[in-house]
Amino acid sequence: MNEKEIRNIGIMAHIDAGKTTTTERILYYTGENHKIGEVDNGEATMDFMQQEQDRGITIASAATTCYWRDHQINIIDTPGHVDFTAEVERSLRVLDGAIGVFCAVGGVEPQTETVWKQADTYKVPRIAFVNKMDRLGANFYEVLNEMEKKLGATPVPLFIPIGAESNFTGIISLLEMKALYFSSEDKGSTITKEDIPADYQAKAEEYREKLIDACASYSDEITELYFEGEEIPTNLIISTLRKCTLERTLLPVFVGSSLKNIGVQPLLDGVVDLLPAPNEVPPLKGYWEKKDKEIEVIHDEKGPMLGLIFKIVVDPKAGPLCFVRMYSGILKKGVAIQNITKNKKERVNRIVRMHADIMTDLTELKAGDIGVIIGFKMAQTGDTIGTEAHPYLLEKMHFPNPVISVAIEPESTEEQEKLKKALESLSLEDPTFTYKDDAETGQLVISGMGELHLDVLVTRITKEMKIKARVGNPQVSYRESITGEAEEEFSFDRTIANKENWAKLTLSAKPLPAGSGNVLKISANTRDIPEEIIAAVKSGIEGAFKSGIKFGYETTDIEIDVKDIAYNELTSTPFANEACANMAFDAVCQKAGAVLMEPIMNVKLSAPTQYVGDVISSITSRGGIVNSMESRVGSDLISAEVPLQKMFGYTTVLRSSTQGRGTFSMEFSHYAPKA
Ligand SMILES: Nc1nc2c(ncn2[C@@H]2O[C@H](COP(=O)(O)OP(=O)(O)OP(=O)(O)O)[C@@H](O)[C@H]2O)c(=O)[nH]1
Repeated sequence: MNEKEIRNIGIMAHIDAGKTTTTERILYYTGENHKIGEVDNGEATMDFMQQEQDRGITIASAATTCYWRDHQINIIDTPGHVDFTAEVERSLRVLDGAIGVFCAVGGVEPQTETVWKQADTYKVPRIAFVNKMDRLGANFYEVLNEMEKKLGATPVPLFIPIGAESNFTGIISLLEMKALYFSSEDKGSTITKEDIPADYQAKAEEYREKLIDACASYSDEITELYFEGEEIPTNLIISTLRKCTLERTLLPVFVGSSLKNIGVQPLLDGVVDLLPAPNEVPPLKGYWEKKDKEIEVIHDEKGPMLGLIFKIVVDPKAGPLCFVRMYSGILKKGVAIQNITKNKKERVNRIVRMHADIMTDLTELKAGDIGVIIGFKMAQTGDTIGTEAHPYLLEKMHFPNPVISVAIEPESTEEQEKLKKALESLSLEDPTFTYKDDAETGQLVISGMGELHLDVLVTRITKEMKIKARVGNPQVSYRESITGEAEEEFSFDRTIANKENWAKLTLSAKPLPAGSGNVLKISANTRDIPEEIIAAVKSGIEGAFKSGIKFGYETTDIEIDVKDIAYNELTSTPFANEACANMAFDAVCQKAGAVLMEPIMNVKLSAPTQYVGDVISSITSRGGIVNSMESRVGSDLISAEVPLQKMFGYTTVLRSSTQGRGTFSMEFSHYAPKA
């Protein structure tokens, strides 16, 4: 397949907007599926992980391939929940374009805004699909309004709906000026084109005018034809729209109802006509670690082989399935490649293309394409693969802030072994959680980015992998810090096996602004001090950053300056200096006023105006601060900062105080002294 004929696309949507249903219809019409899987009875092909079927939400970013008008479309499924931000960001990086699915009733929800802004950051060209036109309260034009106001986009409909709610019967193509109806007999496969109904003629003309107008601003040719009163050729409108989509100046909008099988095929035409091929997107930024410099990875089949593992799913039979996006060169089956992130060689046993959980074997994968590698043993999500000669990293290690933890206690030693194995394979799939083995209690503590994130992990461990374990209540991951500045001289002296081990250090400590992390400085004169002594001091303090001051939580936002290291040739030892640094750290931090810090979340809430008062009081009663409020049509958007501890179980609270109409999303903001 020529690279011009490949589209790597993602489908972005707020939870429940209909991403899975739309993807299913796409797979159906492209001839890959024999029957349409329905989300509601848990048959959807894309949601192949058991748990996703139980929950009805899409967590895994699986990729699947289908074909439309001689184009290969690789669909990367992007999660819609902010708890999985790292995953959302990674999928945004590997796709070249996206379909934003919007609910015609809910419009632009706060989470859509978050994901949309991330897509802006990655400069992802997009088209939009306004789904669920058949639902009660559907309003296409209101969604257009919100796209403009909330997303700062310039929406240009290519289609408008005929009717709405239960009277939604078809769509009008503004390119062809025809009404399109989708047969209910064959799941919408047969499309009939008819004249525009008389009562829609004026509206269709108005919106065609808007479409031409929008394109004319970016095409002199269209402007000229327009002023000369000439007919504007459809292919000229499409090529102009394509240019504007790639530059992200216009947002082409499609409309329909996936559930009622209306409007999905025109959306597929939109993917082919308007979204970019892999060679049409700007080069990806890479990083050459050895030389500490950024490089650009140019799309080129003849270039050095380079790809990014953007998703791993551990299959019980086949082992880890590594979903890879190739950026340069050709990856061949049977060869050994370099895992650049891990600096290890690995073998490519098989390359396959996935259609959800059905595989077809390939002999190679070229720049621009997406496939699955089987055979890698130590690869993790986010790893770059390539050659030793060109060790470019496509993703620097991402250090998430796991703000919430849960203890899992296996019921037996046998279960403990199983649990450890399970956590290992889960961390291949999702490197954004951490786990710690607590030798004293026999518990394993896993930490993640939110309640839902942990919930998903725990369900996979206990239900899918069937490991018998007791699961504790989720706990907030605290940190320790200091409130003031202090300086302390500390000495250490111990005789072990007749040898004196002595050290004397002066440390100062000061608090740093929220979000700075820990900083270690050495301003002491170290000219005459051996390297190993300095290294021991550093390791003592770095260890102390991890083990905390009073309560054993990791520290944050502390600057330690080693102001003096006393040295005696006979008695100074690395052991003494490491121990001294560790104790001096505790002493100076205690003196500087140690505090327990808790994670504060950025919370975005949306609720209909009549409930806003209740929502605000539910936030302030949780110790939250409301930062801003914005009135939107029908609902208000509230931005607040709230301690995570107080947000446990908030979903239920919000639901009951807004009669199910309020939604919220949250992300880690910073650590602050615990109230
Ligand atoms: N009335 C109506 N319902 C729809 C339409 N499309 C999807 N739905 C329903 O909306 C619900 C959510 O649809 P999904 O396709 O699972 O939505 P999603 O965006 O994939 O949701 P997550 O996987 O949770 O992110 C299901 O009950 C669907 O049957 C539509 O066009 N009209």
